[in-house]
Amino acid sequence: MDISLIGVPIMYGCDRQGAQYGPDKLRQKGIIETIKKHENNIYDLGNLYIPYIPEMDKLTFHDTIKYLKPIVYINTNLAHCVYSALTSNSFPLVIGGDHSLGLGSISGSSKFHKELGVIWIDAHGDINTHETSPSKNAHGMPLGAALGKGDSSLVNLYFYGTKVKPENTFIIGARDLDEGEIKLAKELELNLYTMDTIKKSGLKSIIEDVIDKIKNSNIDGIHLSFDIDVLDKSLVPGTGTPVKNGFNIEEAKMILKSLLDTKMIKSMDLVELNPLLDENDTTSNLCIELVDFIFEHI
Ligand SMILES: NC(=[NH2+])NCCC[C@H](N)C(=O)O
Ligand SMILES: [Mn+2]
Ligand SMILES: [Mn+2]
Repeated sequence: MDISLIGVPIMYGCDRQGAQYGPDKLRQKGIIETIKKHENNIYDLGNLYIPYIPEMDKLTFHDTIKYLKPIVYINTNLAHCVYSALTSNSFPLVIGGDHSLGLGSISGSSKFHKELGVIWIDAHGDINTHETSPSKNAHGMPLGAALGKGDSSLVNLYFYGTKVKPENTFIIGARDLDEGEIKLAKELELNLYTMDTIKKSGLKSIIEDVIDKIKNSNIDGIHLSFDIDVLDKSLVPGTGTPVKNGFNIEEAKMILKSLLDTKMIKSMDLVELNPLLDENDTTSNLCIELVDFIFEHI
């Protein structure tokens, strides 16, 4: 398989230093060699250009979303990179960087597929709008924007209108949702599998349910967005918004393998590694372990 590696060294969406070092850290840790090992052709497209904005200018007049302008600019570029890779029959692997990049990835893959599915594996929902967000950080908004909710410069990024239908959107592992997110998830009838539901029904039956729904839909391609904070707080010191009661590594691998086995996953993000917060490279090593597993099963 051909893989296009796209680095997005962005931290504007989380407003915290360190996430911008994620892509190069993963390269240092051997992400290229790890992917090659599984007989793939990898094209490292390098890192997207991130304009420098002084901290004091994170809000411009009338803005309520921090660093909105560079976020729109970067995500538009990313959308086109993802779209171009897909048109060349290459699998885009987007490495972050904070999760605001999810909007660019989804926009590019949405333009490519007739009916896109999105699987969002995350401790968070990331479906806030500028109105519901407690932090005004854009990494809490990408999936909401892709669903057509929020600021119009995010909603209409890359092309006008909604990028994914609610019935084709699956959130797995959420356990830290804001009030407005819970409300929106209900209103849109999203396929939301919180940690509570997963604990009650069992992970296996939840995954079966997701795959069933996908098989009975018109989805012709899926973007899988993996936020490493879906893993338990104790496993990922190197991430900005860790949450307890998360998945262990075996559970994460089980989810990934089942989803990859459908052969419907056509692009992926791996986000929210913050090397400055990491302890002895635990988190970056874990990312490499997951990448190794993913490309063994893809
Ligand atoms: N991609 C993430 N880690 N998102 C964390 C979002 C946290 C919180 N819900 C917010 O909107 O600010
Ligand atoms: Mn996230
Ligand atoms: Mn998260």
